[in-house]
Amino acid sequence: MAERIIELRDISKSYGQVYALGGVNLSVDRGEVVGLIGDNGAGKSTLIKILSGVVKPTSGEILIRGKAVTGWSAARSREAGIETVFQDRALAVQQTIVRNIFMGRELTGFLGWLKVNKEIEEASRLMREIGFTSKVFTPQSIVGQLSGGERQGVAIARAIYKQAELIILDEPTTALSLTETAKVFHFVRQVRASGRSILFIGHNIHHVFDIADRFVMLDRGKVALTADRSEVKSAEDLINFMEDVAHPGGLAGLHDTGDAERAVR
Ligand SMILES: Nc1ncnc2c1ncn2[C@@H]1O[C@H](COP(=O)(O)OP(=O)(O)OP(=O)(O)O)[C@@H](O)[C@H]1O
Repeated sequence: MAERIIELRDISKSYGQVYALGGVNLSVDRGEVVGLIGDNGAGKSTLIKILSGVVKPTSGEILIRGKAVTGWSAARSREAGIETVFQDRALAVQQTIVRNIFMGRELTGFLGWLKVNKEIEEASRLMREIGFTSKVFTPQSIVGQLSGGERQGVAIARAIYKQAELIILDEPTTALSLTETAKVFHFVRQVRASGRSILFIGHNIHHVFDIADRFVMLDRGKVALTADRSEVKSAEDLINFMEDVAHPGGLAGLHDTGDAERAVR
């Protein structure tokens, strides 16, 4: 059985009167791509913030590799090998790929000299590891010249350099073309093949369906569905389920009870 990298048990988070999450259970195993889906306001961002330790849950338990953790924080999350690649990717576009990968954690030697060649070598290795092979770009290329998908690759390579075991990708394919999305999927598959795990958050259910091994759907702060890839036939199944959860009974149901009439008033 695959090692359980992280497990959230009965996690709740409230902001004053607002319940962002209520009793969420979520786990990610080694080498697994978990797709996290849900409508606006479902609680996805709150869950990411809890996983990355920047927001503390109001209640619930966090287990890392089977052991309950106390004093969960951003530092603990990093120690546990959890890295988040945010939607804006937080890359310095006027800098080179290598500078972006090592930013804040430069390889230095005696008297603090930067080990430039060593960094270039290591950046090449990381890029190869995630399948970022290019005849055009080298570690010394400027990030601003890269496409959207390739920039995701740089952010993923940086996460791996930081020893990530679980990489959280927050909307990695939003606003990307089909070709660029395919590049991101290629990186994700390489990361999975290396035995690391991915939590893939996406608004586009088709994208999540294509890449995830398991799906977790949030609805108004609760897990509405958790299903293996083999249990879901198509992205449409997921979309239909999501619509049913949001509007139980659909419009037909509303008509039956006369609610539709009241709703339009
Ligand atoms: N800092 C905060 N203070 C008060 N309420 C918050 C805060 N952060 C989130 N919420 C509320 O918690 C609920 C869940 O929000 P969250 O941002 O986690 O959802 P989401 O699924 O990420 O949505 P989106 O896809 O729109 O980003 C929402 O009702 C939101 O208004």
